[in-house]
Amino acid sequence: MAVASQYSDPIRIAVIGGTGLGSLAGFTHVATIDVKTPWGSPSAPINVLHHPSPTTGKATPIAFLSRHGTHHQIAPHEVPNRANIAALRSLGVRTIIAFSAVGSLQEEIKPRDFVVPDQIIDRTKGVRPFTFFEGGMVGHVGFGDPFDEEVAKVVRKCGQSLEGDGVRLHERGVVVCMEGPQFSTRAESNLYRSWGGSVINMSALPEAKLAKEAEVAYQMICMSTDYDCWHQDGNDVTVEMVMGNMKANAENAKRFVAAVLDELSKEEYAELVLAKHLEGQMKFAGAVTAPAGRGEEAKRKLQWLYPGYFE
Ligand SMILES: CSC[C@H]1O[C@H](OP(=O)(O)O)[C@H](O)[C@@H]1O
Ligand SMILES: Nc1ncnc2[nH]cnc12
Repeated sequence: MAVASQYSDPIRIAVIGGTGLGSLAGFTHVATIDVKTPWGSPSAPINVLHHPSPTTGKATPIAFLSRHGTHHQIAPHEVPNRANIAALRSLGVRTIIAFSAVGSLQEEIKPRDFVVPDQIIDRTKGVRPFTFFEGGMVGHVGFGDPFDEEVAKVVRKCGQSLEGDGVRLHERGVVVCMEGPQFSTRAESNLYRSWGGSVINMSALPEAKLAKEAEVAYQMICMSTDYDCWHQDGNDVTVEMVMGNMKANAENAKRFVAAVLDELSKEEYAELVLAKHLEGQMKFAGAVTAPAGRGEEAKRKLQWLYPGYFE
């Protein structure tokens, strides 16, 4: 059946799928939207899925975006993060559940375990565009807590309910986000361990920074696929290892994400998914530049992203 190319109601919840999670089964696909933003096109067209709320039965729309593109043709340093986050915000999204395949930096986080991280260490190299505020519009947003603690509580509760049923959960953790696309050296891997890193990936940043600027509550769910290259077992990470573990545990990953969507679709979270606690923060954090000094092009782009903020 052909699906629509537009969706008129605001969509509040999105899933960004990562390596091995290119789609979500068990939902009704109602639209595929090609969004164009002032920062270009997102990684892929955005699929709108309908999910019946477990309490009211009413369909909750979910936006699904594949981070690396429909065919996993976009490398981590090429992901159009600004377009991705801007496109989702423009559809009304205020809560993002982002999925990521990660290497484990700690013995107790075994391959196929899940981690709900609460911190990030930035090891990207400044080659990825990482802010909406530039070119004559200066803005500074707080990033002490890169993830949304209220959304994280819901995610942890869902993970706990699946524990013992194939899911092993680590309720907190520090993600080291490296540049890639090459994996780390052994010296780097050991350094990150000494810094207290729990897991490592190539995609938490600038995704989380841009979500924060876009006033979107953002939480990542990580699935461990390997022990990177620090472990004594000598099995250094390979793409086959990552893909093999993702594939073997895909059902659990999908069940986990579906459980989170079930929960967030409940009436009691209607306020939370609107991220009211973040609404309006950029009006002030992004108003450092006096009107006389504002770049026209930058202002035009930000007016698209935050209608009414910078008139
Ligand atoms: C294919 S291994 C490295 C690749 O896997 C992770 O992707 P994602 O975070 O999108 O699940 C990691 O960040 C790297 O991009
Ligand atoms: N070891 C690793 N390093 C970086 N990103 C990863 N994604 C999955 N495993 C990884």
